[in-house]
Amino acid sequence: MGEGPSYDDIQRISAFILMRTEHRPKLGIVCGSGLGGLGELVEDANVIPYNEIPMFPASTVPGHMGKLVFGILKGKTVVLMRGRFHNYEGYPMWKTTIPIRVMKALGVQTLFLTNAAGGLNPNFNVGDIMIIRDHIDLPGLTGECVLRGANDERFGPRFLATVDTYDRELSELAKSAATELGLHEILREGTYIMIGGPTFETVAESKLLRNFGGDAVGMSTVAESIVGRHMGMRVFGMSLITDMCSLSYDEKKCTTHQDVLAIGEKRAGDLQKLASLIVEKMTL
Ligand SMILES: O=P(O)(O)O[C@H]1O[C@H](CO)[C@@H](O)[C@H]1O
Ligand SMILES: Nc1nc2[nH]cnc2c(=O)[nH]1
Repeated sequence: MGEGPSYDDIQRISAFILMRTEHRPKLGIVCGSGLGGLGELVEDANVIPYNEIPMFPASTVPGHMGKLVFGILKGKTVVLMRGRFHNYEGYPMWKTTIPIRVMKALGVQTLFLTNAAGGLNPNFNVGDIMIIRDHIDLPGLTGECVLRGANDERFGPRFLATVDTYDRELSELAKSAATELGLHEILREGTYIMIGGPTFETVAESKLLRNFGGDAVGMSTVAESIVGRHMGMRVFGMSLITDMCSLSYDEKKCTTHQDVLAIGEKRAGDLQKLASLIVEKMTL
């Protein structure tokens, strides 16, 4: 393979998976760092570990189990990724999104992305949930867009419009679900900015990212959204704010991945309730 998975490879991976499960999902969910607990709510589950799937990368990050879970969530047939791939793990950007391409080949039309992210907007608090209204593809802006390389029109167009990346209708639905659960006070909406990682930001970098217009920062999601839209999927995304980025040298804090996972665990209940209700309300 050159830059980008070949169309035939994706069909082959999909055919392998279709032999391992009778579920035919229309909704794909990606669980962020420490947010995989949603997988426990999936009924009639068929679990396929990534290491059994041909050509699939391996999950190397704690908090990402490395399993595809097929089954029923709130009456909807879903495929859920317990563990995503990141560029900083050493995978080229295109490789991190192989599962999204495979989901489309399986019949998935709606993509529900979650992540753990650092808060850049000073009005945010740890534990808030941010609906992703828009993103900034920092790797893309500097030449590492996930769609770089030969384009196969069977996936999607060479030049992709991205002004409508995040589905407005699904965002509104998420807001009404949050209100119904009494979570509206911790619900935010904003711009997610992707950095390459694995370093967390310096104070100067956080200031820069904030000045760029970012409300939250993380090391994932954007490539998945772009690839989803490239193939015509509806995309919805939400971030759990697991820590606040330091915007001044007086409040310099050292974020660790353990902090990120700990907040994920602490907020898992609300996040799962919200995600479940959104799924229940979705028309697929
Ligand atoms: O984006 P997810 O996968 O939720 O993970 C986030 O948490 C990790 C850092 O703690 C980074 O991988 C960052 O992107
Ligand atoms: N500051 C910061 N916090 C995070 N929490 C999860 N991911 C990130 C990140 O990339 N940066």
